[in-house]
Amino acid sequence: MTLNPLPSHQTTPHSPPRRIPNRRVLIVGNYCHDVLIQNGSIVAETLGGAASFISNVLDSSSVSCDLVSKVGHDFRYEVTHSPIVVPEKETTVFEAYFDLGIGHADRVLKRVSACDPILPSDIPDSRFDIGMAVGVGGEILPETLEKMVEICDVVAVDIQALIRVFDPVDGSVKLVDLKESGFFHILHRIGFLKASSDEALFMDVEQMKQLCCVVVTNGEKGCRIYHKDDETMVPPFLAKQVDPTGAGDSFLGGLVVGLVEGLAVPDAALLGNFFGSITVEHIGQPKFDFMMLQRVKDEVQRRKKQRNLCINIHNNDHEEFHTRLTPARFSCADSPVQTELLVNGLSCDKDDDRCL
Ligand SMILES: Nc1ncnc2c1ncn2[C@@H]1O[C@H](COP(=O)(O)OP(=O)(O)OP(=O)(O)O)[C@@H](O)[C@H]1O
Ligand SMILES: O[C@H]1[C@H](O)[C@@H](O)[C@H](O)[C@@H](O)[C@H]1O
Repeated sequence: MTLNPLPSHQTTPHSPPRRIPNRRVLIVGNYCHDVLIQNGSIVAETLGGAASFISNVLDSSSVSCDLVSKVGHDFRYEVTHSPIVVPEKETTVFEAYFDLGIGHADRVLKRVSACDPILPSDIPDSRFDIGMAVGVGGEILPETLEKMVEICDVVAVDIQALIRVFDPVDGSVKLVDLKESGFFHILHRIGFLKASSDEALFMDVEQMKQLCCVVVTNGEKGCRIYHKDDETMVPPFLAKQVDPTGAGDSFLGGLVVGLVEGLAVPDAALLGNFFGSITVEHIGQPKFDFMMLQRVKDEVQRRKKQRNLCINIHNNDHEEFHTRLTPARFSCADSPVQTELLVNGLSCDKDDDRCL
């Protein structure tokens, strides 16, 4: 197990990568049913779970991955990576309320049903280049994460998998401090810890950045990377937000695509921002435009070549990559047409069959 946050060919978030062969990714986290509610009515029902958004990004980017997820007998979506079906249980369900307006949260989440946890024995014994611990409903146990750090060269963790607790009466999601999560003793063995800016309040970034590479996402403002004494702001892409659900998941998917491709961490995080920004423009899983994906692949290859040859590249210079990716961002043909704008940033495309 490597203690370095980065694959062994990279030594700091800013150092140039060497060419590496195809990498294999392991995604661990349950699929769920998402129910979006506004003004007391169900606006949309969609496939959810960080694992679903992440595998969508990886599959679209031709990055091979294995996925371990549990669902119940009632799971109702067709997915590329088959989950383990637990016949006596129901699928995890989250209700997202967009109008409760508590604090500055964009939505209030309730876990109203929970499928089984993922056990170490559910995870294959083979080795993986990158593991992703991306639970949503408390399905990742400390022993599950321990197995992941044993079998993966690098593990990227979404903090939501570790710090969520659920009200026993109505399932409301609350967060606990990372130190009290029961996972703290394993965290010196992970490579990346991703948190939204709200979740980052539940950890000591100064302490965590000494243990691993910490990435804090901040919606339309992009993200920040903290590692040892380095701190980098990674700029966002413009987006017309329809539904924020899954932005953080797609971000993590894009980050891992970048790492697998051998990009430096700030460039990989820029890919994360790219996929996050597309996701907020859709209800549920975004369908990525083929031409857009091809342009992204071309720009990634160009960036790698440039880095390998050290042409026009300074340590912190991901602006050029941002500039070149921006036109790809807007070649996306299937951006939803805004036909009905609802309050608090949730809007629905009438042609989208996921909208009710
Ligand atoms: N309105 C937006 N405009 C542009 N980019 C966005 C917007 N919202 C999110 N993003 C992109 O997606 C990334 C992740 O978003 P965010 O910080 O909201 O994560 P999150 O709160 O974990 O998301 P969620 O829990 O909804 O999946 C951001 O860092 C940014 O790059
Ligand atoms: O589908 C969503 C998504 O995966 C979010 O990241 C998570 O916060 C929610 O719990 C889940 O319902």
